[in-house]
Amino acid sequence: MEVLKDAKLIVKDLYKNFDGKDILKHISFAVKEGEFLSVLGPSGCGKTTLLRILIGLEKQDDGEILLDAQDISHLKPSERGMGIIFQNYALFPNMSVLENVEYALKLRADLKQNSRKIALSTLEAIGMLDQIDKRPSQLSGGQQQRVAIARTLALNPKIILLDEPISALDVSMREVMKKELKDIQKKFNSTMIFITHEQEEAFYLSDRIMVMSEGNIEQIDTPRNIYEHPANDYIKDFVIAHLDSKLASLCVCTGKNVYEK
Ligand SMILES: Nc1ncnc2c1ncn2[C@@H]1O[C@H](COP(=O)(O)OP(=O)(O)OP(=O)(O)O)[C@@H](O)[C@H]1O
Repeated sequence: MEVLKDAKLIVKDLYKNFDGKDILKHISFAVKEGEFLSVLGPSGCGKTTLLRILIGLEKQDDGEILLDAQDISHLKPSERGMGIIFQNYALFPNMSVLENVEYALKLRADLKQNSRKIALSTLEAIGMLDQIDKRPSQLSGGQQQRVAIARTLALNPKIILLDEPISALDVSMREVMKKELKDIQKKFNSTMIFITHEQEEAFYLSDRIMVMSEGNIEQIDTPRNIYEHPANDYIKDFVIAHLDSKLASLCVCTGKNVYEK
């Protein structure tokens, strides 16, 4: 397994079997503090299973998950200190923007006293302060996703998992959200794991990309290294061949990441 200094999350030898089929085949990787890692792969390669195991909604059959050097495998989802952002936002329709962000804060003994203050400052940081009294149905898809992001950030999770969070948006809104997501990640210095099947999204956003196929990791590296040194034919066919070459070189060359600072 690669050695990564300052690892926030270490996944060791993770294995999962469903109905006699190997879904995750002993995969190992690490994520650095403040890193944006994309997990890129086609439908069925095991991305969602990996995410569900990390967050604690599914139990692995073998392997370890260390967060801040502590084995969290036995912890419930609520005890893991992770945040998750889904594609469908999962906002409460009958609550205002402010109430949506404040709700989870009020459930946390350590945060409830300052819940209003934290919710407002997080909404301000993501540019939604002028929308706090609106209901989700009065917002665009992109704005709803920003509220969902604010709700997660407000809880100050150790790591944020994003499950295809911008796939449901229309094309122009996706472009906007891609930029915003990158800005938000930098502003909050969050550690993020982003699940996607979109090659360009992964190249645009990531410090590193972990390319998966059939429960294996094919390559894990910076966009630049993957583009310039694809590890095998799978990477060439599934990743490189699907990138617009101009966009790819733009992302690879201008998108400074934690490995190229
Ligand atoms: N609870 C389950 N029971 C049985 N098989 C499952 C279960 N969850 C996932 N699988 C199987 O595991 C494999 C990987 O699924 P997974 O959802 O992790 O892939 P994915 O890469 O996220 O794909 P997608 O992008 O389509 O969600 C698939 O063959 C799927 O049918």
